Amino acid sequence: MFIYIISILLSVTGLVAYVLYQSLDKKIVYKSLQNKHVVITGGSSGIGKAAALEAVRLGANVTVIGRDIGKLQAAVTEITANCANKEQKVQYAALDVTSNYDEIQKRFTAIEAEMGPIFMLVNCAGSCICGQFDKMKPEDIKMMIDLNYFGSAYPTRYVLPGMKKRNEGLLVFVSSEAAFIGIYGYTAYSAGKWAVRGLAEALHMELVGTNVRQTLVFPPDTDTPGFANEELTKPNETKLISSSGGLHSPDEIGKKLIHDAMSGKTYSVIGFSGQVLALLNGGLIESTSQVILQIFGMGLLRAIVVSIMLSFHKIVKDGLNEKEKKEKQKTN
Ligand SMILES: NC(=O)C1=CN([C@@H]2O[C@H](COP(=O)(O)OP(=O)(O)OC[C@H]3O[C@@H](n4cnc5c(N)ncnc54)[C@H](OP(=O)(O)O)[C@@H]3O)[C@@H](O)[C@H]2O)C=CC1
Ligand SMILES: CCCCCCCCCCCCCCCC(=O)[C@@H](N)CO
Repeated sequence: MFIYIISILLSVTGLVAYVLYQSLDKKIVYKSLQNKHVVITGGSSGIGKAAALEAVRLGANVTVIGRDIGKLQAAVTEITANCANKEQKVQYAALDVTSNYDEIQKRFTAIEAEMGPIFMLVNCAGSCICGQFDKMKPEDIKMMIDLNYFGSAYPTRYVLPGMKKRNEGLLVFVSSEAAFIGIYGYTAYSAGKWAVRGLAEALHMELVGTNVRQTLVFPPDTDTPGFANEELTKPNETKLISSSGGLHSPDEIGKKLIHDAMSGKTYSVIGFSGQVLALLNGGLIESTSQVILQIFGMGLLRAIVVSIMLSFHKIVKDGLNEKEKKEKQKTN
């Protein structure tokens, strides 16, 4: 009897969610990037470059942003070679996205003067400095927010008024699976990616009623130059835990984020672990089927993830034991 009432209640809740979703949160699908201006911060390497390649294959004009001019020039050559037609334009802008707002505004104004109003902004510039929080350099802790948060917040602040006025546009935020789950060694980094997620999810609600949309991307470990670099200083515990999401190709993530954004997805996640983490953590309403899955599946998913998290705790404890053993051997 009790179970019967509960299922009816849940079904009614699901139905209400469905009706609200259909009437309030209109899905916007953009079918083409032909002649559209796509700006990608961090477009000279890794995931950002892969996204830029996919954007030009779909006919977009692309601006890639980064600091190192050599890397930018090489990327522009590679991206240009992938264009779908001869009229497409590809340019770079050397800009540090951690600059103050006046500089961001000035440079983005010039970027738009060159290639037209920005239709899609992919906030992908970012990096990860790993380590136990008590051992991190204070300036690195700050950098994780300056780059990963402000490096996305300021460019977004610049493009939003134009997008709202034209009533079209796509904003993409490259966060991380580390913004779904707190992991040993990702303290300072997670904070930056969590901040990005907070910005994007709140912004999502500010965009209701407009045709501007945002997509939050949650990549697992991805085989990029940035990843190779972070591996050099990554604690062993972090490597073991982080790798449970697998190692993916930048191509896979870059392509998917472009298509997920165009098809109006609020989250862009990879693989089974990404789906599970999104279901458990996701505040945004992705689709009716997702809401129903959340209503009925939360308990089971939570049980699965708690057991996985406890296995992560074991990795940390084993690491501690290992270190103690080494200490003892040294003193003997
Ligand atoms: N690889 C991974 O495992 C994962 C990565 N991510 C996120 O994906 C994004 C891309 O990462 P990935 O492709 O691995 O990184 P890469 O290091 O390969 O590329 C980073 C890009 O960002 C640019 N960049 C870095 N700092 C700045 C800055 N201050 N101003 C302007 N541009 C800058 C770099 O150019 P330059 O150095 O010349 O400035 C480069 O183009 C990051 O936000 C990262 O946190 C998320 C989850 C997993
Ligand atoms: C059934 C499955 C349940 C869920 C399992 C949980 C798996 C957790 C994996 C977390 C991986 C975090 C990757 C962050 C990568 C990143 O951002 C850095 N490489 C920075 O560049």
